[in-house]
Amino acid sequence: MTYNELFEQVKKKKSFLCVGLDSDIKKIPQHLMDAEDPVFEFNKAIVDATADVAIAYKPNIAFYESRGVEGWITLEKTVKYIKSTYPEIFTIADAKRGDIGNTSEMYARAFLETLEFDSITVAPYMGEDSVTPFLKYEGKWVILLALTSNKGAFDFQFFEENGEKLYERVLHKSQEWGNDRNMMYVVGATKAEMLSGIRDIVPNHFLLVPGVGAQGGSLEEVAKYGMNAHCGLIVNSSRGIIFADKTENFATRAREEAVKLQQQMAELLAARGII
Ligand SMILES: O=c1ccn([C@@H]2O[C@H](COP(=O)(O)O)[C@@H](O)[C@H]2O)c(=O)[nH]1
Repeated sequence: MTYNELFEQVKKKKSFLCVGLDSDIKKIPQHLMDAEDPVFEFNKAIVDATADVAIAYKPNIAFYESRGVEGWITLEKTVKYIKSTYPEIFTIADAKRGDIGNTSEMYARAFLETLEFDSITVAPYMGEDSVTPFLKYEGKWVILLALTSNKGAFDFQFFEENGEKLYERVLHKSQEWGNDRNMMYVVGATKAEMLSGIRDIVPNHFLLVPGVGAQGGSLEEVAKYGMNAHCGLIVNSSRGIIFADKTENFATRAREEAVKLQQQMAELLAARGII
């Protein structure tokens, strides 16, 4: 998917919402548990209920690979369903991979070729040769971890040398490998106030912003500090949407939560003159 296709979707749906498919089998509504593949039925219902207000879906791979072969089958069916039913929607494999070059090549093949995701989250810690194999796929995206939403982000990411923090170094250095047409960055909504400094370094890149919803990040603050003229944001909420209700009403309630966020997003996009 291209940058322009992504931006067109933002304008058409008046949304920059990503729904996170962190589909923990232990939290799936009981009535689905008799199905052959309960997690797939759950994902399908969530996707059908939210596809008109979401521009992206982000299955977090941990919730699938933890279930072994069955989980991988669910994951494959889910991404195939999204791509065949809603081909305009951006898919993110939240896998946080990265290894020595030949191993990264295999991770890239697994998620971008075999599973046909549009993008994958990648950890930058092992440097250039661990990241560039993911950039060899035309039309696909690397989403590099920059400043994460969790408390542990303070352990390393704020380490400073010569006036540059580690996450700033990631932003600067990685621009030698990719550009705003094939690379995005993860920045946690819980650290929204850092977004204006981040925009000074990467004014045009899309940012994937998790941490709104269950982690308490503020959508208004994310937009205030992080939105650019092309929106430049993909804001994720997982548990706050998909587990809003664990009864037979789960898809309707998921939709309500997604629409709430989309309506706030539409106001923020309008205030910025983007729509
Ligand atoms: O810094 C990061 C990077 C990734 N994530 C992932 O996003 C979702 C957030 O889920 P919620 O339920 O909306 O909190 C989840 O898959 C994380 O692994 C993140 O939260 N922060």
